[in-house]
Amino acid sequence: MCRSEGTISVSQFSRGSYPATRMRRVRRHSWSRQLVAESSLTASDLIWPWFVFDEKGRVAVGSLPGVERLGVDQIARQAAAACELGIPAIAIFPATDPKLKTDDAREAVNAENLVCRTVRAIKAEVGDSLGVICDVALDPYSSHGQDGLVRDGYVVNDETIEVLCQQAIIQAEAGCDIIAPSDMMDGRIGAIRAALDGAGKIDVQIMSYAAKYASAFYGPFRDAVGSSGNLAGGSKMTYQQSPTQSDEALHEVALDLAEGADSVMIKPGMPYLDIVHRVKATFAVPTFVYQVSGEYAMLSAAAQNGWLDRQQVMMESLTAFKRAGADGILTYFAPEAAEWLKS
Ligand SMILES: NCc1[nH]cc(CCC(=O)O)c1CC(=O)O
Ligand SMILES: [Mg+2]
Repeated sequence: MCRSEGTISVSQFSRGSYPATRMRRVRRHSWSRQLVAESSLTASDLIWPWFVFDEKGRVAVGSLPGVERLGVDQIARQAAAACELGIPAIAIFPATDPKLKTDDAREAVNAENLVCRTVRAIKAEVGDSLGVICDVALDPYSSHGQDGLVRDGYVVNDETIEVLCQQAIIQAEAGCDIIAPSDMMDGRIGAIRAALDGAGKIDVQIMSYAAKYASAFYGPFRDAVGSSGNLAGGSKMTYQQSPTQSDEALHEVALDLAEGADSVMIKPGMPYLDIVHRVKATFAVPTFVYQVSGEYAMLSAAAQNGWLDRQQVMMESLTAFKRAGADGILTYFAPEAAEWLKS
């Protein structure tokens, strides 16, 4: 405490109560903020979701500004772009021709379906430079838009799993590196692991959508794959988790890891950061998060209105996932964020 002569001024008097610790010191300059940064985002944290359709060219997805459905002729170029951006993996979602959608979703197990052809086209272009992730679930192929087979109005578990196993095998045989079951049937990870191993695909990974919530944030995705009309207001609450649940997510993850999942996913992202954090803290396994279509749509729409700064909310939201504990992020912002990180 330094003393000085003269009358006591307000500033001298109050000096002793100034903070000894000034949190603002390290925030003052950019170099210092960078030095103390606990989380960082790089292009290698990103997974880029693609929508494919069985035509030529590209078509914009109305509810996902900046996102396009890709024709088969666009795949090679897009794969090269992903490599160029330093994005390690992409995830494929098909907008199946409505004529091919049936009650039993049989197109899901057609080895010549759009997804399998896309995987082959990617692998022919870039080989193992780019990881390819394929969703396992029946909703892009079913006339009812549900992820599983429907019997008497109920999505049946075990019968669905048999189809999912076939779907996983044809995708792996097409060259898929990571099978990502997003269907939320009980026991499907163990069954798919056994099916893959039985088909000699012992090195194909499983990224389980382990904690997937019944969310209204999936709306634009269902437009993009063309399943919203099929679902016709139907709900997925009998298999996806209720937003009220937190401990239950840990139970789901524990089961999927015990059944052989290599990594787990939490979905959606921003409204479920608490789940990302709990899962990573509890299990310490590769943990991914899906910033889903509705999250992208709302940030994009606000930016289009001039209400939010697009680049800043993009980077802030992605950094928040890293801070919560995610090892990687599936996001429609992937190419834009990777581009931004380069500059
Ligand atoms: N199995 C379907 C599936 N896989 C990924 C998404 C949503 C992704 C997004 O909203 O971006 C969904 C939608 C759903 O469960 O209805
Ligand atoms: Mg489960």
